[in-house]
Amino acid sequence: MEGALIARDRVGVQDFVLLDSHTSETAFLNNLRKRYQENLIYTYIGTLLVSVNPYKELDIYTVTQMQLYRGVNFFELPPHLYAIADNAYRVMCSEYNNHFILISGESGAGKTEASKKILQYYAVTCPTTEQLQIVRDRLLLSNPVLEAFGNAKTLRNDNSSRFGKYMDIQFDFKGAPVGGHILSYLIEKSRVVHQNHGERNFHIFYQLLEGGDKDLLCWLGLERNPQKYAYLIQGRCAKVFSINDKNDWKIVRKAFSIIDFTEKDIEHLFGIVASVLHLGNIQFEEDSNGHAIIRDGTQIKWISKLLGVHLSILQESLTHRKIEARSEEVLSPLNVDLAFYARDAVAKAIYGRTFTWLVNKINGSLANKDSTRKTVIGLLDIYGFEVLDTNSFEQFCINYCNEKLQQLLIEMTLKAEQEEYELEGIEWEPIPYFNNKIICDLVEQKHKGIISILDEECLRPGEATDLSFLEKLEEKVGDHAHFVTRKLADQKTRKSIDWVDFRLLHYAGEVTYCAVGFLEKNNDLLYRNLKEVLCNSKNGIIRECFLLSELDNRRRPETVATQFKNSLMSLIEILMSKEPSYVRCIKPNENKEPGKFDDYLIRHQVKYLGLMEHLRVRRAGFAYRRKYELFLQRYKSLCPATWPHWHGPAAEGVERLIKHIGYKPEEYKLGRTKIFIRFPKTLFATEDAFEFRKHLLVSRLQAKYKGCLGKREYQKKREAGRSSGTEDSLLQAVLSSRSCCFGRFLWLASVLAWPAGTGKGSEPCACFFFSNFWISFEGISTSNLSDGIVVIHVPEDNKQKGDAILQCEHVFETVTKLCMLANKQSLVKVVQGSLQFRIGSGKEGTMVFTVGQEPQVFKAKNGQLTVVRPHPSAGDMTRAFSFCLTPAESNSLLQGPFV
Ligand SMILES: Nc1ncnc2c1ncn2[C@@H]1O[C@H](COP(=O)(O)OP(=O)(O)OP(=O)(O)O)[C@@H](O)[C@H]1O
Repeated sequence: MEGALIARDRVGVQDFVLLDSHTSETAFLNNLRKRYQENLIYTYIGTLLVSVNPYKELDIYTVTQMQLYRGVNFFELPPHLYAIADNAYRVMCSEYNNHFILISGESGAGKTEASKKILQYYAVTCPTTEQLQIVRDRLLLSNPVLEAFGNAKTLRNDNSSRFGKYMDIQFDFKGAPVGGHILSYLIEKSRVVHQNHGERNFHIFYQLLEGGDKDLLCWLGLERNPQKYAYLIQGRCAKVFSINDKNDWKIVRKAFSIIDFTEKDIEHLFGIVASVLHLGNIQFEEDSNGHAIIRDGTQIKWISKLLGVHLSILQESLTHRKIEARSEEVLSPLNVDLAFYARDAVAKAIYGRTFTWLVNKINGSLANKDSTRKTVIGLLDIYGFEVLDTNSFEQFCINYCNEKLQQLLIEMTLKAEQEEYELEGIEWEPIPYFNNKIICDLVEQKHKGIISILDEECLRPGEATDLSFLEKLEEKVGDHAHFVTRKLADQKTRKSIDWVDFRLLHYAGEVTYCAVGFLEKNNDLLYRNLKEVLCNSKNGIIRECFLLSELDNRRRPETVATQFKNSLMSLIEILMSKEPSYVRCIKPNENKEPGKFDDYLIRHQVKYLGLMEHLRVRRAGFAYRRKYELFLQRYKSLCPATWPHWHGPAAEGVERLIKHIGYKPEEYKLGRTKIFIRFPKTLFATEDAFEFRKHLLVSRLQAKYKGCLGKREYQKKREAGRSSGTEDSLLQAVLSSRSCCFGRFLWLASVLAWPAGTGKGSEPCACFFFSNFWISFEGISTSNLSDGIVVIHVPEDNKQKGDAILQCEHVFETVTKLCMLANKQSLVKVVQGSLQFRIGSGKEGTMVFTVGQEPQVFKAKNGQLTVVRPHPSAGDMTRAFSFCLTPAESNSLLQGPFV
């Protein structure tokens, strides 16, 4: 937020809670647009992150950026995914509790990319050991495997996840990632046999055909050309340039070996993938009795070989159905339509179950066998609210899932707000908000909800159809305020609803569902004899999948919707027991075009992502809240009574301060540990005053420092016999060769060094480390390097001058603040954020300086810093300055929550 305050005039507000007209959707959109056009894709609503897909590579995901966000106070730096990830991680480490980050948004909004970036952030920034590297690699490589089998090119996204994913990353007590666990939701099996125009089947089919070597394809009985396979040509999708199947195949193959798949597993897995392709090419024709027979035996032979089932039994099971007649089982021949239906049902079933097997297999390799307690951060990358031209059973499930998550978000945000106000002893007026529980109940209530009614129709004896289901709905939930059908609608609405449709009034808006296919998709039936054949398969994966489900089914077959409902319930339970963070992803346009901000499309998403509602809840009480210590630290220079030091309790200091500035009673409330400010304008005014004051103070410090320099120069000249030597000239060289902002940066370091000194015996010391050499600053002897060196890392110069200046400005700001705030607490955050360091006792110490991922170790011996193990990539990247603090000061710093 502090950063946000400074930047507010340049690129809107970095936190929507600071919007003056926080109830205006237009103001919200304007702010989002303004920032997006400057490539600022992230904006907060309190601690929720709104992300707009840039559709282009931005230079904001580098290792340097990761280091920058590492350990920094959430509001110190501009909004970023890394800030969300880091915040969850730090709270988890310090409070030893569990967290989740919920990433939602519509297809193509950037959820999967966001979750991958968070995972990478943890992989790079968390401590790890050689032993744990394998866990890290497995966590990272589980993604390409799941994407190969679970993602596909759709019209909206070239790499669309066709399943919901929740991934727990487990950490040990040191904060190192030691394991993981994945839950998957509702894989879109129907894609295996049918794709809409312009879409593709799951990536793995194309990867295998493009990337698999000749011998493998020959063994699987496959040809390289995807056009030869009926299941791959339904969408008539032209070449997709953003997809490189050959390359992706290599990654997937490599991932298999890291994730511990045996050669047998891989053989069976590809046997299944190939079998699906062969199944799609099976054609049926009618015999003289009107029964289905297989037209050409080639495909079925391959399937029989790859799945390890007897050819004649397989043939029979695809053309017959086992039925019970008077306690006897007889095989009844299928007609051609039913045979095609049975064929597609097998293809969907084996693919769907193999996907579940895959997830379990990955889980086995991610599992941490050690029984010590672990904390977790869960990443939930789940389909957003979906409204298509024709909405079917899948959209119904997806939108129901979003209703549940919206309920969770509102409840948890409200709960958190309420708890905070109660904890702080602040008067709390309950916030009126739309509770979507009524819609969740409509869908999920036992006996009365839509899912129960659907199940009843699926399981009851007699002729149930999609239309009879619709009639049951009208009968049982017809009077519900959020349900309507053509029959129940008024004259005006009736026109837009078909006879086979029903409409739900979701929290995010109306969605009309076509009931056709609901029963079939919910039943997801596979003829019993087909199941039996697969249970006896010699392909280990297939046998495992079908045997297991057979065991399950002996209890009572669960319909797809009920399975989904139950898995959602347990997901919500998992989430409720954790601390939440939210990322809401927005898709800026339908054409995947960088820089294009489609107002209409975005307004719609703002609505159904519940962003205005969330903002309203966050702003219902107070726009801003801060701990007294932090507030005082930042603004104490604005009141003579608190500047430069306030010796009493921080709460009293704040009270004095705001009285002096002239806050009106209606503008704020004082809680037990925090100040609550109602309106953004109050805060902005304070911030403006602070900016003004800061510059005043800096020039004073500058003047004072220049005076000191002059004095020293004079003393030096007097001691003509002694030369200041190489060090001085080096400094001069550096000062003159660097840009002016770098000079300023040096200057600031020395300003900081100055107040830290405690007299002649332990003069302040500043030493600078550039590239591969370090210099000590004039008059300051290296021999008095005492305990407590603070190092501030200047992030990597990315060769763009603008960026370099920004970076230096960041240091400048931090350091200036430090300088003014004698209270060194604020230093902790800054230091911690930029790099890790440790200081030994006395003059013999070790300092670990992190550059990139590898620590570089310096030894201080007799005050001399020596690089013990230079990092190969040190070079120009390594720029830091350090200055000396008294032991007491450094102790107080070290007490902070260092990672
Ligand atoms: N932060 C980002 N930077 C650059 N490009 C991005 C970013 N986020 C998303 N994209 C682009 O948008 C595409 C779609 O993103 P992603 O696959 O994450 O969407 P999604 O929300 O997961 O969609 P779905 O629900 O269909 O899986 C990516 O393939 C990538 O090209």
